Amino acid sequence: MDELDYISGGTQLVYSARHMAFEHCSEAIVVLNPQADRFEDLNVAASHLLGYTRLELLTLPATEILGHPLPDLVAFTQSAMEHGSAWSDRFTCRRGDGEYLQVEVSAIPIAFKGRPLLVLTLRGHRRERFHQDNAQTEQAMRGGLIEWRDVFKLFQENERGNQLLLSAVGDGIYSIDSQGLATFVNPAAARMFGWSVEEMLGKNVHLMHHHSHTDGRPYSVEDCPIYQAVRDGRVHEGRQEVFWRRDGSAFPVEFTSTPVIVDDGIIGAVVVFRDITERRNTELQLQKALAELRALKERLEEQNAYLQEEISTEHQYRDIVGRSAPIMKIIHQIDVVGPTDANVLIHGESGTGKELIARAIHQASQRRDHPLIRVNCAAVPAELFESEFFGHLRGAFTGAVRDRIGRFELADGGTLFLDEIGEIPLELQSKLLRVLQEGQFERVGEERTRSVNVRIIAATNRDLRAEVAARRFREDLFFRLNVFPIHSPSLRERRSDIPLLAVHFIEQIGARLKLPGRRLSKGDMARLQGYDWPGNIRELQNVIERALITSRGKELNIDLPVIGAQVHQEPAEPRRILTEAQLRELERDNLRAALEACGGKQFGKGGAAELLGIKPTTLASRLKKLSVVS
Ligand SMILES: Nc1ncnc2c1ncn2[C@@H]1O[C@H](COP(=O)(O)OP(=O)(O)OP(=O)(O)O)[C@@H](O)[C@H]1O
Repeated sequence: MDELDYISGGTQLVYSARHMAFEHCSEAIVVLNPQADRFEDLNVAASHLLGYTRLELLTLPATEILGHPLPDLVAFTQSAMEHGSAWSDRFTCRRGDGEYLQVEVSAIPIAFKGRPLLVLTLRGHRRERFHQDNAQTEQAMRGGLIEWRDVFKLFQENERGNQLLLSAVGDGIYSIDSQGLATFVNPAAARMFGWSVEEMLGKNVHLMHHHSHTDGRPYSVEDCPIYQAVRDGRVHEGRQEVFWRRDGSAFPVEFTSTPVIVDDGIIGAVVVFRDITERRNTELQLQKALAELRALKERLEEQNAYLQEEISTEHQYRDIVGRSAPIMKIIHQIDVVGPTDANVLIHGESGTGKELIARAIHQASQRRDHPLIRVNCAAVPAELFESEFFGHLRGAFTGAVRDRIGRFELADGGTLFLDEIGEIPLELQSKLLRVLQEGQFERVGEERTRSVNVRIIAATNRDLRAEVAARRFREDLFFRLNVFPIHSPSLRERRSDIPLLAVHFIEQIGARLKLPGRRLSKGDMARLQGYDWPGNIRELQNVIERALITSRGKELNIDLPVIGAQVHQEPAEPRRILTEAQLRELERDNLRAALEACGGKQFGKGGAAELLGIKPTTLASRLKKLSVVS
């Protein structure tokens, strides 16, 4: 590097004095050529401050010593050139011993031989102070930084949380500014509308999704409660409204529009809404289920009332008692037909147990958990038949004060027992036929056709074939009912069951009357067996009940006042006075009849002595006395 011209030459002294002043000035001064990035001169103080020899300082790049990147130095230099001076305390010099030194620099530009130079006055901070300052600054910075970082993190987390929350919730959420333009739309909202978030932002969303009422009438923004929140600053709700999708379809919603108020000013509103289609559907299903439940309840109440009526009238369920061939046949028939759904027609005299058979069939069927409903057709007035069978609507006829379920509906899923079917009027027979064929009917006074699934068991004591022949009973109906005929035998046809039945009723009725342990004499039992029983089993029940009530002691006193006449096969005339001869003849006849009834057997079980209620020896002596040939 060249020595400065002014160090040599004619004005040496002056320059020398100046030079000395420069050289030994307590301030550290360097002359910087910024373009060359070199110091052109420097004094002793500068050399001390920077910790380099003079030669080192004149050789090294200035930026390296001043510790500043070139652009910063250029900026500083330019500022000094432009403004005539510059000052900075941000220079950190790397001293020759490797230490760093913070330096305060003042710069004055000079032009020397056409070259722009800068005279820099350097003031170094004491090292300790520098370190101290540095440490303080760092501490402050670090503290601030940590605090700032915490706040930032918190903010970030919050924000992320909010974003996540708003994005993830199933509810639609959007916000509008005071102009009614969308400023935020969450993905759920956009998805529900069929628009993208970007398409909605900045738009008047009312026009996009709330433009029409449920019935299609236009919905003006002025009437919109969502936008109202922006105008009046109050929360608005919608419960019965629909939002429209991009594709023109609508869905029912519930929404809340909450104004956003900042510094007493309304800056917009946040809208939260929910698609309630599913809830509506559930509500509808619930309503339907409730209606069904109500109908079921109605039916159950009717059934219950019916069953209460049944219980109070007669029924306890009993097994069929008997071992006779006809009874064994019936039990077999029940086993066969019970599990099928076939209609059954039971024929037999009154009181022979037709209903008992019907109940046993129902019990043997798959329908046993559903009701068996009985209609005694003989007890229904002709004009009420249809209503009894099919039900009616309130006001369908005089006296129909409320809706009523018919017996067919009551028996749905179960069995309908039509007792005394021969009594059904002809007009109704065709309607009955239709239910049997199609399972369909209408309530009286109602258009609606109803369906049922009912099995029919009918019973009659009439000769239905004769009724068909006499055109009082429809033949097609007869065939429908007579799918599986069962004959219920009279008691006369199964006398051998009488002892079993008698014992059964003594126990059963005795238990009811609280008269346990009663029994029949062998003679009485034989007389019961010999009796003709026009009233069949029901009559036997009555006789036993009467005996239980009137008897004193354990032995029952059977009262069959007409029994003799029955056995004699001729009517007795109680008031008639008989001669001795007539009396003997009567006794003779009685003995003969008893012998006949017992097939000639005189003694032992089922013998005439037992039947007559006398000892075998008494019978033997009477036969002898009256010359009856056995
Ligand atoms: N085999 C039997 N075992 C036990 N009890 C019987 C038997 N048969 C009938 N009964 C009883 O006799 C009574 C009359 O029977 P049920 O009412 O079934 O006769 P029914 O033929 O239906 O009479 P109706 O034609 O008069 O209605 C009932 O109390 C019934 O329980």
